[in-house]
Amino acid sequence: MSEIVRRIVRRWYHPSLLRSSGQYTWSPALQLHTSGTAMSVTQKDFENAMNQVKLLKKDPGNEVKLKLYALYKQATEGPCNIPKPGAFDFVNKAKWDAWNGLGSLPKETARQNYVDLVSSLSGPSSESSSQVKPGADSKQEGYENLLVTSEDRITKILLNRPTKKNAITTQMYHEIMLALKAASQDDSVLTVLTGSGDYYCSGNDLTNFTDIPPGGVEEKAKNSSFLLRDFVNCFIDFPKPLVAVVNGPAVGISVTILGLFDIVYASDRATFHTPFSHLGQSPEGCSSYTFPKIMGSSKAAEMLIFGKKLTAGEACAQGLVTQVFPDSTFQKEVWTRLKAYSKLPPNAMRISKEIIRKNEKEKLHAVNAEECNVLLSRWQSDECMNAVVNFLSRKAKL
Ligand SMILES: CCCC/C=C/CC(=O)SCCNC(=O)CCNC(=O)[C@H](O)C(C)(C)COP(=O)(O)OP(=O)(O)OC[C@H]1O[C@@H](n2cnc3c(N)ncnc32)[C@H](O)[C@@H]1OP(=O)(O)O
Repeated sequence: MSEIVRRIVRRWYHPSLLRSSGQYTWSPALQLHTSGTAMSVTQKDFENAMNQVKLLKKDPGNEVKLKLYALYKQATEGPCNIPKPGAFDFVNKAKWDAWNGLGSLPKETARQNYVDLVSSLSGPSSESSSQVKPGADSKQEGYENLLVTSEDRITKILLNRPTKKNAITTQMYHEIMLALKAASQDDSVLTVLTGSGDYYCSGNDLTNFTDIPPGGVEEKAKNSSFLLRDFVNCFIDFPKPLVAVVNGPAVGISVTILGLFDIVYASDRATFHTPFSHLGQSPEGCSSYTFPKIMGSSKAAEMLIFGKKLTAGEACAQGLVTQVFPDSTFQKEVWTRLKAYSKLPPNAMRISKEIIRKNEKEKLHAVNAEECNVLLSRWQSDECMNAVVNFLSRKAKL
């Protein structure tokens, strides 16, 4: 089966296709202009951000330029409304993909994300810093698919791969672990995980399964099992209040670890989906223990065995989500609330978290180890391989 995966990957990711996509020039089309139509309170910030883009000293790179382009189009025109360019029109296809990848993301959220992204690029020492409001985000460097910023004593870890619905690559697992470690030691008092674009996260990147090492599928499964165990341990042991700001649909591991967060705020556009049986897999993120505890065993079984997708309202009624907000005011309401919470005495919050979680920690570590062990054999099963091949060959989506 691994040979099939290899063949698919060789065909789809042939280097000539990647190379021929060329460089995206820092062209006027990407130097955003100020004819946007958005009219909300953030219009001024949006315009400031557009000006800041022009003042950037350093070319931010193709990936960031595509994100800026997509967010700008979404903020000013709404969802992608132009025909898909031909496969060999690489630059326009990349721009179309980036814009289309934002799906039905509301204009207001796109505007907010655009402002956040530009603010993170500007940094305090850039020429445009005079336009950055005091206390604006300070970006932490070194992450490829995360934007990690700190402001108002809150560290925000933004999954920043919107064109792939924030699917988590192997590298991102490592980056998230690093970001959590840094957040546990910085001077912030709250840590937030959220997503960029229209999705919160589409779970494990299924192409992770195609990167088969010399030791074959078995070695791959072992490596993944260790990685998963370490990743989930970081959430179990995280010492500060941890908040999920679920801005859109959430799938797989991004749902299961929610049971390890202290607060989960969700947009009413969010959905919660754990299609493990469909994928020939089994629950992780300690959900085999936390979900029955949170929602009762029969509701947990409907999600974890039968893959029932919950709406935000249902997830809230079942205790997985703390509160649901209308998407149009989601960011504003949530961040206002979190900024107020961040002013509470940090030691008291930390100690309260510790006492709430303390008695569960040992159990959670044991559950995590067991889930990873079960997955070790699931990932080598034909059921799982078939599901991955079907997704990669575009035969099946959730
Ligand atoms: C090592 C630790 C392992 C831990 C294990 C965890 C288990 C899980 O997390 S299980 C969950 C795995 N996730 C999925 O099965 C989701 C698969 N994706 C989909 O079914 C669909 O993409 C979607 C329902 C999430 C969205 O559909 P929509 O039509 O809106 O958008 P698309 O055109 O499909 O997606 C855009 C783009 O993004 C790529 N993509 C999305 N999700 C994933 C993913 N999980 N892995 C890899 N790639 C993903 C999708 O292929 C598209 O890419 P292209 O534009 O290049 O075609």
